[in-house]
Amino acid sequence: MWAKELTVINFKNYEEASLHFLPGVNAFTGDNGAGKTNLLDALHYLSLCKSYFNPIDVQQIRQDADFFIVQGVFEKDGEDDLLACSLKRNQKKQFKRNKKDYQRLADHIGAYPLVMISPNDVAIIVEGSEERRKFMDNVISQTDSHYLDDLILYNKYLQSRNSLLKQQAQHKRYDDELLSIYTEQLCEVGEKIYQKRKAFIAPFIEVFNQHYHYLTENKESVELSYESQLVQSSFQDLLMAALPKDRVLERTTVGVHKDDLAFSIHGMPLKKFGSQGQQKSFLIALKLAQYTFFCQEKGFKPLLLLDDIFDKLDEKRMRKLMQMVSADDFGQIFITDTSTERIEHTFTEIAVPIRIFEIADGQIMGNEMYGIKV
Ligand SMILES: Nc1ncnc2c1ncn2[C@@H]1O[C@H](COP(=O)(O)OP(=O)(O)OP(=O)(O)O)[C@@H](O)[C@H]1O
Repeated sequence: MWAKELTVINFKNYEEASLHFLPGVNAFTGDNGAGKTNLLDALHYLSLCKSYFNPIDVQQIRQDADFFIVQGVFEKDGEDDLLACSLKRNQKKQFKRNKKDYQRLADHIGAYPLVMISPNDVAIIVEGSEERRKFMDNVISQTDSHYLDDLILYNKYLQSRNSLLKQQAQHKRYDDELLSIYTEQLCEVGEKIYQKRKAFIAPFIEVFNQHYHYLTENKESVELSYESQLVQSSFQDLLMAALPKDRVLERTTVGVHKDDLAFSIHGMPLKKFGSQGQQKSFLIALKLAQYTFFCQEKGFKPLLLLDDIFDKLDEKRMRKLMQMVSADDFGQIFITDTSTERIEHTFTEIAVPIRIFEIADGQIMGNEMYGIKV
């Protein structure tokens, strides 16, 4: 699967632009704020029906315009598919595949998968557990459509249970029957989510370790582990034991909504003890593990989007990474960088053909092929 063409109209800082890609490596270069990342985000829209960076769709419409259109031709299983996402102000977002609406937008998720590696991902390390759960959920739900339904259901039951706990505490009246119905519903779907996360994480950690050690030449020891209260007891037992506390705090204090991923380097928390370059290497290995996981589950290669990847990586790690992603295990790749020369130099050195699109102020100034030694 690969993206052949992309057209953006009134999307962020683009009035109108059309690009034709290589099935291999493509790069967007230009100054800060030129619009390089915006093109990656347009591809993200076509894959996941939303922005990677900003959850508010209307803010992607170019200032002073009334709508945006992002359209792309993707080759999959030997066929060309036309994907189009558009939004008019004050209207619902539209998403079409081969000019037809989806019955459920969720049916599109995972059909044209991509993996984005961006500086924003540092939130996965430095922010709270919600970011890490979001990462894990995003990976699993792109390969298991029922998982997303389970998550939606879990959140609904959790909210109902929390509202009931609040109401009961305020009125000092306890309807144990209703609470036990909510608890049972939550339990059933929570256990399912836990089992899926547990089954996913073991092979994922193995692949993550391989990528990290390749990138850093085995110089550092890192650890990734899954933490869940459900490891020790069944969800039902946990909820029963926590009920007095839940009544006092007026919310559900145990469950898979408390799960986390723990990251460490040389036995210490990565957030506090990892350098910026080590954190970046960790994130890259995490995302490459996601990439490998998608390949294994889907039987084809997703797109790989590398935003500002060279920042904070030393020369050695950078070259290793480029060699790795240009090899046969990877498919189509998009890279952004402020320096055309750096990209040109790197890919000429490893003799990998690349198409570089030079960008300035939301316009494509030119595109050239490089990386072929003469
Ligand atoms: N809705 C919008 N309307 C107009 N311009 C927008 C809109 N949303 C974002 N922009 C502009 O897009 C530009 C940022 O583009 P982008 O993030 O793609 O830059 P970049 O080339 O990746 O830069 P950097 O090298 O700094 O990462 C900014 O100038 C921003 O003002």
